[in-house]
Amino acid sequence: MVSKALTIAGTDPTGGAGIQADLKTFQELGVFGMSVITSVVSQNTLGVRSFVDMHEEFIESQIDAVFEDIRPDAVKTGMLSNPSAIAIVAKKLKEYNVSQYVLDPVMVASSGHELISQEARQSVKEELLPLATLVTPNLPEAEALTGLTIETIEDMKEAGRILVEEYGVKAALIKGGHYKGEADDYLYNGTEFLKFSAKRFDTKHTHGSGCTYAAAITARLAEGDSLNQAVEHGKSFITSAISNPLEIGKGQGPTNHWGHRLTTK
Ligand SMILES: Nc1ncnc2c1ncn2[C@@H]1O[C@H](COP(=O)(O)OP(=O)(O)O)[C@@H](O)[C@H]1O
Ligand SMILES: Cc1ncc(COP(=O)(O)O)c(N)n1
Repeated sequence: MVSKALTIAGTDPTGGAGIQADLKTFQELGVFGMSVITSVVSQNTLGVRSFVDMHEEFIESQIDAVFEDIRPDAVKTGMLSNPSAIAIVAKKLKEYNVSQYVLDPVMVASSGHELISQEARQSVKEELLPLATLVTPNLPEAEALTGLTIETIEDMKEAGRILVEEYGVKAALIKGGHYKGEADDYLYNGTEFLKFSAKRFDTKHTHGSGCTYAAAITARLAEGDSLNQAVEHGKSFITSAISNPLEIGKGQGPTNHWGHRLTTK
């Protein structure tokens, strides 16, 4: 029986980030992908132009349409721009007893454009963190969620600890893409810190890297991996996607969702 994964997120018409990146990643990892759209975003590799949020009732209707027909084995959320979208997603995750849930707390696109309102940041903390199996903030997102200023590896670990022990998420993966030095990420699972390392590649092709990474972890959780295994697989997928650039787009290009085929050949 094929495993199924659902992404609840915003769109990217150029296919590098958001829903499109998530579905490509699910497909590459052999998992049946499903999607609920929260916001339609006009963006490309040069930046975000504007976006239109789906009404909360329509987000609810899409989630019901999925769950009343095909139950996903794991769920990922990405762009949720406002408190009402967050509230309806939280309500539905509880109603459908979702136990494998990866929360990518998308806040600002790599181009610098805000994808979430200030009020919604508080809702992410209060309503979504307690439901999630894993939260995957980059450094600015970890700072926004915890109030810390993150300058050292110890600060990254402290952010993970706060997210788990004070805000109630089961595990936190603090991503080091925005850190100096190597691209090392730190997972705190409530008992130990695990480091997932990669060499930093000198590339501008990282548009959608956070989405792709979280989607790969979600796909592996849907397949029955433990959390540690899922993150290990996800890290290897995103590293291959960054290290085999496609050289498309006039700005910060997309990661390569076929990259793992080249790396594992
Ligand atoms: N230049 C790079 N070389 C290798 N890995 C990278 C690079 N930039 C980001 N990564 C990795 O890609 C993943 C996404 O990271 P990050 O950039 O922090 O997230 P986001 O896309 O949400 O801002 C992380 O595993 C990070 O370590
Ligand atoms: C719809 C949507 N969701 C998320 C991102 C963030 O992308 P990145 O992973 O590059 O920060 C994006 N640009 N668009």
